Order: sequence, then structure tokens, then C-alpha cells
Amino acid sequence: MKAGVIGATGYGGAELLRILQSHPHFEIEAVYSSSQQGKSIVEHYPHLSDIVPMTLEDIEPKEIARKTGVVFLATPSGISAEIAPLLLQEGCTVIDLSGDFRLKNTNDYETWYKKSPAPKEWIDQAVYAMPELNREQIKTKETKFISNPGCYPTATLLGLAPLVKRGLVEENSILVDAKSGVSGAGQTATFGTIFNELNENFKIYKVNAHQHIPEIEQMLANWNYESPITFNTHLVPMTRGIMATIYGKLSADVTQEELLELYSNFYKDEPFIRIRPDGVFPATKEVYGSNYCDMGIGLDTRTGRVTVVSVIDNLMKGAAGQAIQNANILFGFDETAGLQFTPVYP
Ligand SMILES: NC(=O)C1=CN([C@@H]2O[C@H](COP(=O)(O)OP(=O)(O)OC[C@H]3O[C@@H](n4cnc5c(N)ncnc54)[C@H](OP(=O)(O)O)[C@@H]3O)[C@@H](O)[C@H]2O)C=CC1
Ligand SMILES: CC(=O)N[C@@H](CCC(=O)OP(=O)(O)O)C(=O)O
Repeated sequence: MKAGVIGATGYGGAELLRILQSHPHFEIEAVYSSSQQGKSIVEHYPHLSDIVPMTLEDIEPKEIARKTGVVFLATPSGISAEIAPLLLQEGCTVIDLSGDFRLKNTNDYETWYKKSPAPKEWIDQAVYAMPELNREQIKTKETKFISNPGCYPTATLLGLAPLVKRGLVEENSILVDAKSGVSGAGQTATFGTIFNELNENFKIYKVNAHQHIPEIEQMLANWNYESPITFNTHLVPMTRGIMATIYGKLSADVTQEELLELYSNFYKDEPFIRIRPDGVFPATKEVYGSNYCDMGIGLDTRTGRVTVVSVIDNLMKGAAGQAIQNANILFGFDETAGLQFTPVYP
């Protein structure tokens, strides 16, 4: 299957190329750029020098449709909203990594992203695709447009799903304390991401205003958890990794043993989910460079609250890895194809 990557010069794009390069069923047919057309991708990313030295091409939807069977959009929010409809109209199968097609309610998009939403007809066609939670919907023959989930929502929703789907969390009790490495902010430096600001520092940002809050709440509402969550994000001086520490008040008497059993059973057939044994909690390095989401679960018997720790690599399970997992499902390939990376450690 011939694949194209738009936004190939970005971090998400580079990670897609790293995976696609050795994927057994996809081959990189073309890479696209809005600012570096005519240059080789290797000039921008020398670490990719063993892929065919590919020249970055102009984003021409007709030509992209002619050349590729699937196109990955690793472009910023606001940009995907413009490009995806043009590609879909030409008959492309599109996997979009941005936040532009995740929120079904366009008012939510305007409120949280502070931008104009994508056309509603295309938002309605996009399948919000987190394989562990809605695999069957991704598999349907009509699916031509995947909206890949956000990095924080991936770690958070995978951590919450077993509890919330079983109705084990009290309304108005979920708090999420999330931390990310700096590659989550993409490759363009801002004041907050320069070395002096990051080094030996630890910062909270977008307090109670992160654009991933409505994405998480949208899915929780599908599981009949209707109340808002408290969700905050922190920037950690590391390159990759997300840790979501999730707290919720339990609505029934359950033991630590039962909680571990619940999580182990819920994810027992999932190739990319690993549940730690009793008393063990994952660290971000334990998933670095891989498509895993690792979790640890701890019951606090004094407060009746549960703590779930969920870690992913933001560029893998949080972006490019999940996008390839979705593409594998969409095209009927083995879901783990091209994604069997053991984490890089230490
Ligand atoms: N980084 C992460 O961990 C995650 C990122 N995402 C999402 O994935 C997408 C890509 O993120 P990331 O790779 O980090 O971002 P980067 O900023 O690293 O790269 C984005 C790329 O988009 C391209 N671009 C910028 N403006 C335009 C434009 N007007 N038209 C076409 N292309 C444009 C640029 O390439 P060029 O100038 O060559 O066109 C740029 O390299 C974003 O929507 C992000 O929110 C989602 C989950 C996690
Ligand atoms: C560390 C960092 O800055 N992370 C970004 C993640 C953005 C992202 O992935 O944007 P989407 O909304 O398109 O998913 C942030 O918190 O905004």
C-alpha cells in the first residue's frame, strides 16, 4: 500500500516515516511540505538518511490521490481542517493526527481551540479511532477518514475506560494530573520551550483550559459519565513521554485485587496495553520509542479513591504509532505490523 505523509518535516511526520520505513505492508511513496518543497527530507532529518532520499513535494490533492492509497496528515490544528476535505473530495483515505476532527460539537472546538471549526459534514464522517475502545467502528468498510486521538486523551481514556465503563467511578470525582515531554509541543520553539525555561524546571500550563478536556469528556459521556473532569498538564524537561496520573472516587466496594483483575481482563487481548502487577507503577522510559501504554493501579483504602498511572510515548501511542495501528486495522493488516518496537532503555 502506497502511503504519503503531509507535514513530514514535523516531529509527528518524522515518526511516521520511521515506522513506515520498515513496515511490511506500507511503502513511503511521497512526502509533502508547505514550506520546503524541492528539498530532500534527509536535509531536514539526517537520521532518516537510510530511507530513499525523498524530495519534499507540493501539497496537490489530485496528485496525492493519484499516487497514494493512504495519506497521513501530520499538520497543525487549523491546517488539517483545510487540507483534509480537499483530499477526501479527491477520494483519498485520510488519517489525520490533528485535533480538527475529534470534537463532534463544533462549538466545543471554537471554545477550546479558539479557531474556526472544520466543515461539519467532514467532522461527521471522521471516525475517532482508539483501537482498544472502538476497533469495530474503525474496521467498517465505509471508513475512509480517521481522526487520530490526542496524546493526553489516549493516556487518560485508556486509563479510565475499565473503571468508567463498569460504572465504578462517582460522578464529579475524576481528576487528571498529566505531564508531557517537550516533543509534544512540536518542533517549533516558543518561549516556554527554550532550554533556559525548561532545564531544571517544572511548569504547569493551560490550567483548566487545555483543548484536550472536551475530547476526554466527549468519550466519557459515551460511557454515561456525564460530569466534567478536572484535567491539568505540565511540561517536563524530557523529550518524549506522557504520564497521566488519574484519581477517582470509587462508587462501590472493590478490593485492589479486584481492580487489577478488572484491568487485566479488560485489556487481556490488547497487544499494546501492559498492566503492572500489584504495587508496581510504570515510568515514561518504560515505553520510550514504543507503541505501548503501560498502567499501574492503586486503591487508597483510606480515602476510597483509586489512582491509575498511565504512560505512553506521545509521538508513538500518542500520535504516529496509533495512526499506523489505525491504518493497519483499516486495511485489514495485522494490527501490530510495523509497530513491534521494544522500548529504548535506559
Ligand atoms: N507532537 C506530538 O506529540 C503530538 C502531535 N499531535 C498532532 O499532530 C500534528 C503534528 O504535530 P507535530 O508533528 O508535533 O507538529 P510540528 O510542528 O513538529 O510539525 C507540523 C508540520 O506541519 C507542517 N505545516 C505547518 N503549517 C502548514 C501549512 N500551512 N500547510 C501545510 N503544512 C503545514 C509543517 O511542515 P512544512 O512546513 O514542511 O509544511 C510542520 O513541519 C499536530 O496537529 C499535533 O497537534 C498529536 C498528538 C501528539
Ligand atoms: C507538550 C505540549 O505542548 N503538548 C501539546 C499537545 C498538543 C497536541 O497534540 O495538539 P492537538 O490538540 O492537536 O492534539 C499541548 O499541550 O497543547
